[in-house]
Amino acid sequence: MSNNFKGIAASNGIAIAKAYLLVDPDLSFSKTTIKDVTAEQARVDDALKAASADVEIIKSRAEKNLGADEAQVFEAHLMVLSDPEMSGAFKQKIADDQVNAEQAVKEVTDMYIGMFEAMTDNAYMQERAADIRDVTKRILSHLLNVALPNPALIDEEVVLVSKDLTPSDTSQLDRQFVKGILTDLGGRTAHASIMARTLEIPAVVGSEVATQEVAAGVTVIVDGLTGDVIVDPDADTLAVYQQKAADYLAQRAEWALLKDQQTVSADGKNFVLGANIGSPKDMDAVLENGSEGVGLYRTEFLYMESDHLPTEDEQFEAYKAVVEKMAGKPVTVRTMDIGGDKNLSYWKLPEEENPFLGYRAIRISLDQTDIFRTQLRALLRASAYGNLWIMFPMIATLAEFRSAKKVYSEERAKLEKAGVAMGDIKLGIMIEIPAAAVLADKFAKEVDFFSIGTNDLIGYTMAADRGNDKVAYLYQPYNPSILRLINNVIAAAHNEGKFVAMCGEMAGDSIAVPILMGMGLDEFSMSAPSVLQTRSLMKKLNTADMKLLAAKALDAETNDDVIALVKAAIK
Ligand SMILES: C=C(OP(=O)(O)O)C(=O)O
Ligand SMILES: [Mg+2]
Repeated sequence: MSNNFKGIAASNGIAIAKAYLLVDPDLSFSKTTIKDVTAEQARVDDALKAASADVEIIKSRAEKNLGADEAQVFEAHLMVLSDPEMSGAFKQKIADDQVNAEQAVKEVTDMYIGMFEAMTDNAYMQERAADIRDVTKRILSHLLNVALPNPALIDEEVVLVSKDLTPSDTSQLDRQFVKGILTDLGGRTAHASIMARTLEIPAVVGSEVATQEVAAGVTVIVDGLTGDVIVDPDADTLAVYQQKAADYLAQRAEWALLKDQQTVSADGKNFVLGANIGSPKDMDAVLENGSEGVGLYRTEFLYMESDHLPTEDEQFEAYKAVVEKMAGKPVTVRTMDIGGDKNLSYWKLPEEENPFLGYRAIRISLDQTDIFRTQLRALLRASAYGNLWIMFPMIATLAEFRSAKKVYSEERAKLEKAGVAMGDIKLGIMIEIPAAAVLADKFAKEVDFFSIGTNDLIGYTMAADRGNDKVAYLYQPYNPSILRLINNVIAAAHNEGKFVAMCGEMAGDSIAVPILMGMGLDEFSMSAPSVLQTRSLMKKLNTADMKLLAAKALDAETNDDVIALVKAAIK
């Protein structure tokens, strides 16, 4: 009996493959008293050996897929596993307390983790604590004889099924094998969903039941266009979806013909279509999809994919690679937006009740100015190699922008004095906090440009967590309240002759795009695979008609009313 269900369509396309369950296994055990100390100690040796063998495989896959730098963390895991002090402590514990190996491993590793985590101002020790935590799970899985899944161990085509995916899980996925993603939790604008779109992996998130309904190894269809999930399909259903998958690919091939064209409306008005990236690795997709700029480079992924705070030179190389690849087209780099759902394994931020309303993004940068200055210097140096713009995330007040600009100007002056070559940099802000959207007229006098971050702007305006499927109904991009804020921002920018972009997911949304054209948005920046579809849509639309549509939408009452207006206008 197949159990079909629906979730939130989060990344276009159709995947048909066997399910790979990425769920944390039960690693619980009881403490027992043992008699044969030597036999118990031998179990520890076996588990350590088996765990090392796993990590070797994960490390070599990571090297192949992600590069040597990102595989370094596994080198650290191997060092923990072969550390004689650690294995000696396990064995000593077994002998001293006559306890089972599981108990000894748990107690000893808890002790180390606690000790390292207590050194809150030592990033290196925080990293070691994270390494030991990971490695402990693997040792226990071998002692308890349960499989510990890891995305890097996947070596056949699968649909990945999990409760939730963190951005760092998603960044490890290999497109060659992971054909689809299916989760219990999450929303369309959660970072894992955004990354799935960038990787062009069809995804359905927030299904609530995926990990209960789908057994490992069973064939599953993930329809990322509609949110439908079909478990163990019969031959007829399979044939229907194989056809749908082929139709979708044919549609993409048609859009691909627009790759080298400009983005022009039916009445000849030009717009810029940019792409959002998280790493220089995403640049191939940016170029393949004919993007006219990078509208958002989320630099926090550079910090998240490293096992240490990236140095100035490491950052410089990454930024330089991106601006060079764009060959003079604009690249808007956002300074790091750590916090919320984006965490660093090696630098534990304080536990907070509301991390999305807490210590994150520019708030951290203005507090830990050394880290901020390092990033700004790397950006300033990279600006000599192309057309680089900088923007600050999560700006709520003018004072924050002024402080950030002051730090930037100080670093610029120092480099100038040292004779370092730099380009002309435009300095802007993300508009993703309602306070800044409302006060856009004042900000517009001081910034060079705005980029509207609708993912957060919608969340903060509706007081609905963008990653929580339980409140997904409140996540309403076309609610007239949101449209009015956006219109206010665009009008305020244009009043001061400033450029205004949008880099939230709404910029690539086919219902929103006609309205945004009507409001006069200058740049639309989105996941690279959405660029050509959006160009195709915009070519068919007339800006004068879209102006009228935008006026009606701004005067509408509900999200659904706006959807109906757009559908009637563009048919
Ligand atoms: C683009 C945005 O930033 P992020 O998705 O990285 O929070 C946004 O909030 O819309
Ligand atoms: Mg944001």
